Amino acid sequence: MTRLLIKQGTFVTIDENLPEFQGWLAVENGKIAAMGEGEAPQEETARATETVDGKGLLFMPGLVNTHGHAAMTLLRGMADDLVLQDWLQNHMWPTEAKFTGDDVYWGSALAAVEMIKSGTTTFVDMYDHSRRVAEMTEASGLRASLARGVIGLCSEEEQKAKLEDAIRFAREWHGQADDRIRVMISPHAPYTCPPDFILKFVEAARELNVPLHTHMSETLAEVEQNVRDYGCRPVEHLDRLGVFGGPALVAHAVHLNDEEIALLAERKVAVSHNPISNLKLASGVARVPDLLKAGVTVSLGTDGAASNNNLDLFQEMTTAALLHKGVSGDPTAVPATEALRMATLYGARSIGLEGVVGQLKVGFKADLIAVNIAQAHFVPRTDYVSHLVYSARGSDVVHVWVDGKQLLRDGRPTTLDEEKIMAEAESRYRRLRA
Ligand SMILES: CSC[C@H]1O[C@@H](n2cnc3c(O)ncnc32)[C@H](O)[C@@H]1O
Ligand SMILES: [Zn+2]
Repeated sequence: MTRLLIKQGTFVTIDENLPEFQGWLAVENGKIAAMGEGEAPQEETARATETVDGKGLLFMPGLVNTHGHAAMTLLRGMADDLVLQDWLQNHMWPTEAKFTGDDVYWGSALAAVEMIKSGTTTFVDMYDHSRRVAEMTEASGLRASLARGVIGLCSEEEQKAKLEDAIRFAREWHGQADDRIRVMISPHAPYTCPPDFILKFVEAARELNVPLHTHMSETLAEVEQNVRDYGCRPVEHLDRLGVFGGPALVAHAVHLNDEEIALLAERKVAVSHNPISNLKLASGVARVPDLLKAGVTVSLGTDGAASNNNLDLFQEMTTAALLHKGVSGDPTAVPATEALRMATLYGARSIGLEGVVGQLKVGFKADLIAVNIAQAHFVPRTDYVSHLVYSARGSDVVHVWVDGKQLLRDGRPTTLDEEKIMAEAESRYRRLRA
């Protein structure tokens, strides 16, 4: 039995009972076994089979990225400065149509390297060839909620095949990789899946007892089109179809009115806020302070690397904290503590993992990261929550553990071959462009 002891570290727990302390933490059996302030007790030192010197390091829960398309790293920088529909229809979809399963594997592996190196320990992914994403997740050691994303702009026969594939994927992979992999059911969006098709996803999600995940109300054009096509806005549309009758996570939710915010709160729908993607695609600014005030669980996502253009959740935290101050004129709109919770605790809550990850507490999975605070931009030691949100970057992360297994040691991935993955991604992009 191995027992890891981290000693003489600074800990930010996201737990109100002991938010920040100088001390030690022990990991055994993939879980946080014990922790405390001050010097590690003699018996802890004696039991440890591995010790990490925590001096100059800040330990915190691993970050939870609640919306993305990992393999889109292969499309990074390929079509910038466009609005969503042009970007999707004329650039992303035509290139994605050429993706093989291997492309998805290596593109997702590139995303995994990037996420691990910047402190993300759990990610949500919606994509085609989801088995390959799952295989990569298993190999990487990351934790994930995965879905076979489905676009229903095709014949009924194709729709049926895609839905069956999504259900098969969910059955095959739920709970795999020592329960690090969970699954969701994912109709891509109300504008790409007709209502009778969405109904079938709802049925499947209930039967499988897994959450639904979809894009919703990302652009004004989408809302207007929904009104034209179905006589109501996307929130009412999805509600009528039963999407919100069980656990649901919606990405974006940028264009909402007061009634819609109240309904999302009432139905306990979780929202993945993707501020950088929304800014880059000029989609607008989500009403995050109002959502939070209404009691909606709002977490953070990067979306794919082609609309971001990286997978650094620290930058997402900074952006969320700054953006909503700027547009509201209220400096307390999204305080640093709330931005940090959105990237950790609320992320876990939004995918059914509250009480499992997202906080440093005894009994929780040992999904944690170490940030190098022995650097100029973490000085003076005024307030580490402030520093993590307003000053830190993903590149400050030096160690990462998931399920107690170290995935990043001194800035280097332990489970993935970074050089090979970068070379594969580069050559695959060249082929896709040819
Ligand atoms: C069916 S697999 C997922 C699908 O989603 C596309 N996508 C990536 N980013 C966005 C976004 O911001 N809004 C809507 N759809 C998006 C991606 O290209 C895949 O085709
Ligand atoms: Zn997306």
